[in-house]
Amino acid sequence: MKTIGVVGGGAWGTALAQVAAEGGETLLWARETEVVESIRNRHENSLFLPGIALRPAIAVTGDLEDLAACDALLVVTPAQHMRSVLAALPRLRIPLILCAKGMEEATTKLMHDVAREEQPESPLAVLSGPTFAHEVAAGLPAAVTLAVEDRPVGEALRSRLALPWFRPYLSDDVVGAEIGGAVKNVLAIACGVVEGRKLGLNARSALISRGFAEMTRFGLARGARADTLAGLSGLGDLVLTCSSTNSRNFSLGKGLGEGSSAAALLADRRTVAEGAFTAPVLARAAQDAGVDMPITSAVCALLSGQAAVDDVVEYLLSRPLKVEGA
Ligand SMILES: NC(=O)c1ccc[n+]([C@@H]2O[C@H](COP(=O)([O-])OP(=O)(O)OC[C@H]3O[C@@H](n4cnc5c(N)ncnc54)[C@H](O)[C@@H]3O)[C@@H](O)[C@H]2O)c1
Ligand SMILES: O=P(O)(O)OC[C@H](O)CO
Repeated sequence: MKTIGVVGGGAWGTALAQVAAEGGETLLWARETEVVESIRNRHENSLFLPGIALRPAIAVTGDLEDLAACDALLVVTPAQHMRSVLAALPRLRIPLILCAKGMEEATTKLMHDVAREEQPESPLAVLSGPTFAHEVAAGLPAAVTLAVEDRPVGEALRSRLALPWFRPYLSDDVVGAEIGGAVKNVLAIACGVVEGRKLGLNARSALISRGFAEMTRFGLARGARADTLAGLSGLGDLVLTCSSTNSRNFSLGKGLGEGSSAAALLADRRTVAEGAFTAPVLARAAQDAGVDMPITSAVCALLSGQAAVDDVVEYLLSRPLKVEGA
């Protein structure tokens, strides 16, 4: 696998291009002309990942057709744009590694279901885990789940992408890897609310734990494996994203907890807080699957402006006392 293409020049696509460029040729497609020019002329993505010197080996293009010559593609476009970007690519037969963390609004589908519909001849993989883009782009150590149904394809992708400081762990649980990444973004908004409302570290830890129970219930109902949900792409990413204002989702929740409206916090932002899109979709999917997800419901009520922070906290704290694990 010589040349890796990267679809999407946001922060995470750019960081993954850094990883791929260490192991060989890398071609990054960016949608914004200013990103293409910034990378081509200054080896920096000044819009989405400023201050990081990019490897000169990263080639950049604004033309999706150029990606057809690559041996595999990392697809790093936000979840709500995944379908349109995959549809705009030429028909491919190379592995697609899906890196977005979310569910499609119109259909409640996961990304690999969307990709299978738009690029039916490509083998699919999911790369997900606890990875802040700026840390990976700077070469700090990280580990991810690389979920691939076809083991030989997975091994080839792993050997092309693995570095001493970037460790992909192989899995065949594509559904589990995706559900962990999608659900943790919604839970991170809830943890941000706890931070913004100054409810304390005990409350945050309780929320992570009960949020993980929620993720597990939903994941198992959708066919995920428990060990995947407890791994890097599930619990690992949940802990990272619920612990730092480096997370866009956690920061969004913190703003809500401090009293700002979701509309004001989301207006005009160029970077993506996937949890804001995933929350209502996840609530619908949970209802369809008959799964109780009270924290997700609470986040939905806050984002839609239907409930105030204090009402949501009251709702969560007044639920019937339960048996743990039941
Ligand atoms: N940033 C991270 O640390 C990180 C880490 C792991 C996974 N992810 C996931 O990667 C995905 C991409 O996030 P990011 O952080 O790279 O994005 P970003 O917030 O840095 O940038 C926004 C991206 O959205 C794209 N975009 C905006 N409108 C679009 C449209 N109409 N069609 C296609 N693309 C459009 C932009 O081109 C840009 O690539 C998300 O699903 C995110 O959850 C991000
Ligand atoms: O900034 P966030 O909240 O999108 O989180 C980034 C990554 O998903 C963390 O693994």
